[in-house]
Amino acid sequence: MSAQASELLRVSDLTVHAGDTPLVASMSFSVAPGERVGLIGESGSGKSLTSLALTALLPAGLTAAGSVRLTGVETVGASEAALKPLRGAVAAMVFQEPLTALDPLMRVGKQIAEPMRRHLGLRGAALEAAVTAALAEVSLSESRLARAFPHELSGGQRQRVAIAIALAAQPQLLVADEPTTALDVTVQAEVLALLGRLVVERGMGLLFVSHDLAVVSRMTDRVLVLQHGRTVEEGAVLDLLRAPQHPYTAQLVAHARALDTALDGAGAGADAGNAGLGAEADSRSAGAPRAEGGAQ
Ligand SMILES: Nc1ncnc2c1ncn2[C@@H]1O[C@H](COP(=O)(O)OP(=O)(O)OP(=O)(O)O)[C@@H](O)[C@H]1O
Repeated sequence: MSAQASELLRVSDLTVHAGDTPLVASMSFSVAPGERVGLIGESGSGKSLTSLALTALLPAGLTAAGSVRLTGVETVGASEAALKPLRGAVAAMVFQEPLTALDPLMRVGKQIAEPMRRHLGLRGAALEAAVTAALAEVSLSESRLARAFPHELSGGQRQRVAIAIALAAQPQLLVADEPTTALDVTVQAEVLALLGRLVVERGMGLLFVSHDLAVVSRMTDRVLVLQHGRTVEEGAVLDLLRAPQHPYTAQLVAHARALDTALDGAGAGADAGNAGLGAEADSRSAGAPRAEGGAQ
């Protein structure tokens, strides 16, 4: 087995085009098992297309070239039959808007059960118990919730269900694309704390996509900074915060620090994040409170 096959994700020279127009250019990075990597960049920088390309989920009309290997298996140009066992079971996705991931006409318990049945072969009482456990794991332990339809849940509850569905087949890599952007600030903090905990508990690799440096620095250890479809800087979160090399990264750090200071001034300073923007002085995070309460 090659060295590459033991890696969870290796992206080499990935490009995404719409016709002749390049949207993502020469992206290369890897995620090791259990590693947490961030993709950060402004709107339109290519973050979502990069994440969608990993499991060949690009919208019609866009084409990917280069190489993406998931546990050694190439996904660029792969057949649907080859992709099926990878999607959900090796790499699963959580999107910004939970409603896009949920079937409005299906009870949420059934939606969580489906990947468990398909990928894990669970049936009957074992399946029912696994669904209950999956809901409890995302802090949705009220028994009525398994029988609820998505529209009967709050936004925070829906994103928790989407996370439970993504985790249902025990993926090795979770790709979370702006998973809390659509939620209000308190719920956002709770869902981030939940995601962070689950990733660590399960030893999953994480590719966390966001435009928000404060959030990315809290959730990941290593970050790629994207601008106009290209990686302009890559490095450990702390190094990037302390000494950004690229002007765009410096701008992101300055902006996040300004927000941090404003929040501190307003008495809303947060406690220690895993990296924090005031890394050289202290370990504050930029206003992302770490509270994790009950379901919202
Ligand atoms: N289906 C498509 N056809 C043509 N161009 C597209 C398509 N989808 C996205 N693009 C373009 O590709 C570029 C990258 O888009 P992408 O969605 O990856 O950006 P992003 O960094 O995720 O932005 P955001 O944070 O706003 O989601 C943008 O310029 C976008 O307009």
